Amino acid sequence: MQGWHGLDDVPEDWGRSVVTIGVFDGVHRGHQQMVARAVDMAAKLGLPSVAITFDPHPDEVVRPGSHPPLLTDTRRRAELLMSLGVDAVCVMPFTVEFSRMSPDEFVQTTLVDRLHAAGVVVGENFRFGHKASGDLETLRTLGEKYDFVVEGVPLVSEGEAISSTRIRGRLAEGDVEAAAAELGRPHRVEGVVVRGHQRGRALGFPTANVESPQHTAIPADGVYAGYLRCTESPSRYEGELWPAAISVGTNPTFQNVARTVEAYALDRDDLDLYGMHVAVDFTTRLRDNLKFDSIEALIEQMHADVAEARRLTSG
Ligand SMILES: Cc1cc2nc3c(=O)[nH]c(=O)nc-3n(C[C@H](O)[C@H](O)[C@H](O)COP(=O)(O)O)c2cc1C
Ligand SMILES: Nc1ncnc2c1ncn2[C@@H]1O[C@H](COP(=O)(O)OP(=O)(O)O)[C@@H](O)[C@H]1O
Repeated sequence: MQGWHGLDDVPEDWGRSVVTIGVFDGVHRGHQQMVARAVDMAAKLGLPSVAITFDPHPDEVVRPGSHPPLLTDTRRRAELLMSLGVDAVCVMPFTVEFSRMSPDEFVQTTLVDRLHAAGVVVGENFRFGHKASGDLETLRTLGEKYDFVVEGVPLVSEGEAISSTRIRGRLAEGDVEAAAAELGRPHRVEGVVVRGHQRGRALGFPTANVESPQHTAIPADGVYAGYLRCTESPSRYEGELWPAAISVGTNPTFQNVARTVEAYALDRDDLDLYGMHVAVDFTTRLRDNLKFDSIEALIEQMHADVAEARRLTSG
């Protein structure tokens, strides 16, 4: 398995290959199907498969100021793509210059000259080149010119096509169950554990406050059940997975200002996660995040949340 940052990382002696192209944010079930088609075509042709993805998200470059909340960062996207069986992931730096290439230039410089594409697999609605002027038909025509076959994969549809945009909408509504169904796994928020107001322990529920990178897709404010794991490596917690009760919001009972994502690992009070990289998986929404009249009332509700989270994550 190989991870390349830009075309300069492609080995000099790289032969012919099957290439699939997309932003792949979330690596959702539609993406998974497409990558499976590429891996399948590569196996039939006896060639390696490559997934091309872009960083930053093309929208940020094409429409400056628009930052779609990201379902996955580049590292996680590459990791998920690799897990689907591609032999290499190539992360292309998406620049203004890159965005101005004509469809023919893009195909020639990227697919033909460096990756020697024998086959190219894209979604049916794939657009590429300056001002998104190229589509599947353009790609097919260029395939004839440069000698590669093109497969357009129909979008996986449930009512509407599964898309990163639709999943972002689910998360913004707090519907983490629907997001998980479309992603094929629970949505994950990752980041480093930072200090909070040091109240959690006193309430009986120490929570790991997760500081995620800018533009991370965070589910709507609320209380959720899910899982917390430490993804720091090496660490004394490697391989452990903790069922968790998760709070997203501004802790209205305490008039906090900043929005936090915090997770309490059920039945543990002995963890020391400060400074460590962790991942929080959201499986079920329990309720809205509320302003309680007393700390006692909040604690009572947290006990109920924890009981519910335990029920949902056991077995
Ligand atoms: C399961 C759970 C449910 C929570 N629900 C609420 C809530 O409804 N309202 C609220 O103000 N804070 C809620 N919180 C957040 C707590 O207020 C917060 O964890 C506590 O103040 C500790 O903050 P600290 O980590 O900054 O010390 C909840 C936390 C957990 C773990
Ligand atoms: N069960 C647990 N779940 C999450 N964090 C825990 C747990 N037990 C201990 N911790 C540790 O305690 C810290 C949270 O304690 P807390 O009193 O809420 O302080 P803070 O306000 O800094 O988050 C976490 O960052 C973690 O290092």
